[in-house]
Amino acid sequence: MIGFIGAGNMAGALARGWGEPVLATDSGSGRAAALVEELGGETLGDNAELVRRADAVVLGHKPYQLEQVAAGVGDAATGKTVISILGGTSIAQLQAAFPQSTVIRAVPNTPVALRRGVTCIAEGGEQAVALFERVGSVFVLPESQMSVALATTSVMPAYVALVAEAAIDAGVRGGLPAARATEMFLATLAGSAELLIARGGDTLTVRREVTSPGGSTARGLAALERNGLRTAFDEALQAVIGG
Ligand SMILES: NC(=O)C1=CN([C@@H]2O[C@H](COP(=O)(O)OP(=O)(O)OC[C@H]3O[C@@H](n4cnc5c(N)ncnc54)[C@H](O)[C@@H]3O)[C@@H](O)[C@H]2O)C=CC1
Ligand SMILES: O=C(O)[C@@H]1CCC=N1
Repeated sequence: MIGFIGAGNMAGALARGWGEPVLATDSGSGRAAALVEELGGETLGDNAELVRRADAVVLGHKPYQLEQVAAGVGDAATGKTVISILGGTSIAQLQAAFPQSTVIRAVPNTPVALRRGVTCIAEGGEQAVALFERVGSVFVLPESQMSVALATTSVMPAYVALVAEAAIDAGVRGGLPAARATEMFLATLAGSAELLIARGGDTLTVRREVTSPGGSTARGLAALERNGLRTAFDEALQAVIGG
C-alpha cells in the first residue's frame, strides 16, 4: 500500500486518482480518517509506523514541515522509497532529510483525482513514472525546471478557476443568467482545450481561425492585451518561483 504522510488536498487527490486503499496520517485534522473511510486502508497515529508498513511513501504535508516529519520517521525510512510532492523542496533537501532512502521529487496537480492530471518528475525519479501515469500525463524534467513546472502546472487549476470566474462574471454583466453563463463557459473551455490539442498546440492557428479582420474577436483580444494578460501571467510565474 502507498502511505501518505499528510492527507490534505493534494495527497487526497492522488489517493483518489489511484483509487486503492491507503495508509495515511495527518496532524489531527481527521482528513486521514476521511480518506481511509472513502478508499479503505488504515489511519495510523505515527509517521514512523506508516513508513515501516508502506510499500512507498508520499510526503503530502507542507514544505516547512520536512525536517520535523523526517525527524519523527527516523530510521524507519531506511531503504524505503520516499516520493515528495512538496513545492519548492530540492532533491538535496529531501536526501538530507531522508539520507537512507531513495527520494523522488514530483510535482502533481489536482486533476490527478480525475486521472487527468499532469505530474512532473525530476530526473532520477523515473521509477515513479508508471505510478503517476495511472493518474494522467507525466513529464520527466531536469530538476532545475521543477519550479517553473510547478508555476505552470500545479498552480494552473486555480488560475483556470479564476479565469473562469472572471469570464462568467463578464457574461453575467452582459446579461446572461449565472448558471447558464457557467455552463456555456465550461463547455467552451473544454472544447477550446480539445481544439488546441487537435491543432498540436498551434495557438496562432487557433486564434487566426476565430479572428475576422477588423471583427469582434480582434477587438476583444486587443482589449485583453491592453489590460496586460501576458504580463499578468509572466508576473504570476515570477511571483511563484520567487517564493
Ligand atoms: N494543493 C496543490 O494543488 C498542490 C500541492 N502541492 C504540495 O502538496 C503539499 C500539501 O499541500 P496541500 O495538500 O495543498 O495542503 P493541505 O494543507 O491540504 O494538506 C497538508 C496536510 O498535511 C498534514 N500534516 C501536517 N503535519 C503533519 C505531520 N507532522 N504528519 C502528518 N501529516 C501532517 C495536515 O494535517 C494536512 O492535512 C505541499 O507541500 C504543497 O507544496 C504540490 C502540488 C500541488
Ligand atoms: O499553493 C501552494 O503552495 C501549492 C503548491 C502548488 C499548488 N499548491
